[in-house]
Amino acid sequence: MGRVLRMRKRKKKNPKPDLYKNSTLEYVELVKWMKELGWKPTCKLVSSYFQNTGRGMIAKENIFAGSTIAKIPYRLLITVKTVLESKIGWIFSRHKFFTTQQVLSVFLVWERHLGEFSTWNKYINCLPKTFSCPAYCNNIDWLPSNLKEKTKDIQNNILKTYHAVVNIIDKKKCDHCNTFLSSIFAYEMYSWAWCIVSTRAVYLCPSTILQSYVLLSDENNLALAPYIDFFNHNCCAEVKAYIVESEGIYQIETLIPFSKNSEIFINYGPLSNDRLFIDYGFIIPSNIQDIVSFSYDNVLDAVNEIIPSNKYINEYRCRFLKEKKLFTDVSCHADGLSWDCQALIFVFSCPPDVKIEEIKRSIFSNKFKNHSWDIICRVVKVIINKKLNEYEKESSELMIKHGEITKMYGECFTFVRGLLGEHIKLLNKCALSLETEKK
Ligand SMILES: C[S@@+](CC[C@H](N)C(=O)[O-])C[C@H]1O[C@@H](n2cnc3c(N)ncnc32)[C@H](O)[C@@H]1O
Repeated sequence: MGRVLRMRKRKKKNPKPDLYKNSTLEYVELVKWMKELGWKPTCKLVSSYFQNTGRGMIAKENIFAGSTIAKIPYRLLITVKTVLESKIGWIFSRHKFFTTQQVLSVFLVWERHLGEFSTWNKYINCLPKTFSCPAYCNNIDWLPSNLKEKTKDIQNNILKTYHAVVNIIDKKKCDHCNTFLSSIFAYEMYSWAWCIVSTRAVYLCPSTILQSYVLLSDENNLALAPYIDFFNHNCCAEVKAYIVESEGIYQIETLIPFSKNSEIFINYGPLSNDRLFIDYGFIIPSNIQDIVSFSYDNVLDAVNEIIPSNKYINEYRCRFLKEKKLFTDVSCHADGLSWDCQALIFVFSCPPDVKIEEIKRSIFSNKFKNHSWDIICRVVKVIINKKLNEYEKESSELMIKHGEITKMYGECFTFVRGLLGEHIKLLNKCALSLETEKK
């Protein structure tokens, strides 16, 4: 058999993955436009669809640790400065405070309205039209209570910042098409833009390029970075992202390798599934950063159940808890309890005659006597059992509402169910790890 025939036979046996064909026309156009503006790719990557993660980036060659996977010149970043220098920047010239997210959202609504007349058209065309984040749902009554509360806060914030913008545009018209700005800035458009910013913006260290002459009520550290916002998140990915002022670029380096034909991930931060779902609209099964949080009342009720005589904590203990901010991260993870959680339960469960100095010593050395550790574990088991019941109940309630909700919010619904399942899995693992730690 000749060499060519052998190669053809081998190709037939191991067909090249069809992955690259998945690049959408919008992505191809985006890259073309970026190249016209002087952007150069640093690695052979292309957009593709993945069964588990949706649209993302695939490696067309082996990528080594330390490789720069993207370099984006300043002029291709959308920052507060970009907005202020644009035609819609006048909105922010009033002596009022705005948030960075509000400024970027207004810009996106405006540029989307301009359509093919927008400089950013190729980028806008690539952006998703809908989201699985709970904040994008019109009806959130079906969400489990904890998620509902957090979502309501975000939606209130979107609404508040939206009204502030609408008050400024008042009865003005678009000088392009004479449409009233109030109909261009419809609430649906603004909440779409808001979700684009929360799911896609990158965090930049405030630096000279971000200097702006607008009153911001938060730090000016958000930017939309075309191309970089095609990378999906993985909790195991390790990256370094930073501005190189001398080159006028924002760049992102991978600290781990990726093999050819695999999805390239970046890391959005050490985010639990709750945070991933609320902010980005997805979860990661067996997420190594996952936690289940406990409230102050969860802890206090459980301590009272185990030690009914402990009805109060004295003033010194209260002050100590507040000073050390021991309510900040009261949670458990698959391998055990957070430090705050152990400390809080210990303070609550110590007999009244134990001096505060002794309590501090145990907490800061992270060494508890067997008896104390035993009580901490018993208290946590009570909390875990209550939480498990709560999640099981919420899960079955969700299934009752299944039909009507999936019709409206299919993807979001699937993630909520997945989230509850992940919480249940994590609590069971944590209970098991406490058993082993005790032995
Ligand atoms: C910065 S964008 C990443 C690119 C995006 N997938 C796209 O098609 O444009 C962030 C969004 O991607 C999705 N995403 C990111 N990482 C994911 C993952 N590991 N699994 C599922 N969806 C993910 C979520 O919808 C998230 O809001």
